[in-house]
Amino acid sequence: MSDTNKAFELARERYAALGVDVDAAVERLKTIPVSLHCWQGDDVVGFEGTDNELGSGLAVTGNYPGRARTVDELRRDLDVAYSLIPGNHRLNLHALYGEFSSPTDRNEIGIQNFQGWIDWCRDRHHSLDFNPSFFAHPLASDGSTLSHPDPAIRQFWIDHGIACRQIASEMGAAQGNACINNVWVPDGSKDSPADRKAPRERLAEALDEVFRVAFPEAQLLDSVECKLFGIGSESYVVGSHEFYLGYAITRHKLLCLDAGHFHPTEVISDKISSTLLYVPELLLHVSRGVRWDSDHVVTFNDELQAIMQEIVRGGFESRVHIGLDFFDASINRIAAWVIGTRNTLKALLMALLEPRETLQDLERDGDLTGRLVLMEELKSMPFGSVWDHYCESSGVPVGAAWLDAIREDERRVLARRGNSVATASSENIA
Ligand SMILES: C[C@H](O)[C@H](O)[C@@H](O)C(=O)CO
Ligand SMILES: [Mn+2]
Repeated sequence: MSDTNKAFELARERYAALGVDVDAAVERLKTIPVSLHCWQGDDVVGFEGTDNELGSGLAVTGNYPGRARTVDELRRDLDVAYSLIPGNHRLNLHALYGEFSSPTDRNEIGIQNFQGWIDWCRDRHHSLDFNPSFFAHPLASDGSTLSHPDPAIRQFWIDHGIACRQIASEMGAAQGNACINNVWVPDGSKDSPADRKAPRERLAEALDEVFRVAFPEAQLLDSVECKLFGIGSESYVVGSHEFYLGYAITRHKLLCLDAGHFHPTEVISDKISSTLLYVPELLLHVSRGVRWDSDHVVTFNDELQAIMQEIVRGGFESRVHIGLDFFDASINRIAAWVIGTRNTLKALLMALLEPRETLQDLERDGDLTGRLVLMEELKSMPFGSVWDHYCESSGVPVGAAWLDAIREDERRVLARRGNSVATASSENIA
């Protein structure tokens, strides 16, 4: 018996003594996909072949060699990442990652630009999620899109939103499960606006236009994402939390909670059980703000654990969709995906290994001492042995051994791509 197996058997006994069925927890973990965000692989550049600056408050910092410059490079890098992550996971595409043989503006995109992704995902058993891209475009350069005072600019972005829903619904039909299409717009202002009301009225109206056509929920789920502030929208964001909470409730949309989009002391883990009283489902953008919405790689920190505990303790696994949202160009980009995804799954496993009923019984009985003792003891239970066993039995490296594969890949492939900066380069211009 391997050391991993021996440790697992001991862990299984320890958990069984607490009434936890380790095998059932692992089986549940296998059914929960994480949606990997394509934009970590190339610093949110995409394949439109323009020189448009990212802008809109989004910033990727770092100059690590090996940025994916073509769709083939990005797919290859994703393959490497998925091969180091246990389980079968989704892919979250932004609209600017389509394949364009000729200049195609955002309001003109169609399923033909994403058929290559659909085929690639079908071959690998990944399902797709999608996002309209309301940034990195001349018509977004003044910080306004769907709430723009100019009706022509607003219409351009409405048409982009409509095109994206059509694409997402076709993705959902092709893959046999709903594609989540998440709307985030950067609209806001650097300084205090004189009118906070009109842009919000325009945004609500424009969103209603975008969502006018109904698609089967089995194919498409619409979600909306708020933000507290961004670079250049420090004083006012049109799509605030209150705006989208109200919008999602009244229009029966999914609410997207991004861990970096709230006050630094505010946590999304505490929002899950409240918002799910009123919205049908949630999309999470699991991220890590450091002082601000800095989109750092997700680490195994208290908030990540709390998010996963809330999903499991509430029995919300089928109503909460887990996506990632970070971009770091200061480290190996494939490693960034693997670190963030493995941590997310590890935290989910830890939550699934809790004796949930015992904890909730203690609380209901008023035994708060017992609750605290058990919660603290759980922190040093051997969940790492269960995780290692899950990795081994899934055919992915155990522990930090996956870094060997990353180093070898970097030596063989990424280093040969040369130094890349976190901006568009001439090599990715079609
Ligand atoms: C690429 C963006 O980060 C993403 O679309 C959005 O979800 C966001 O979080 C903007 O801050
Ligand atoms: Mn986000």
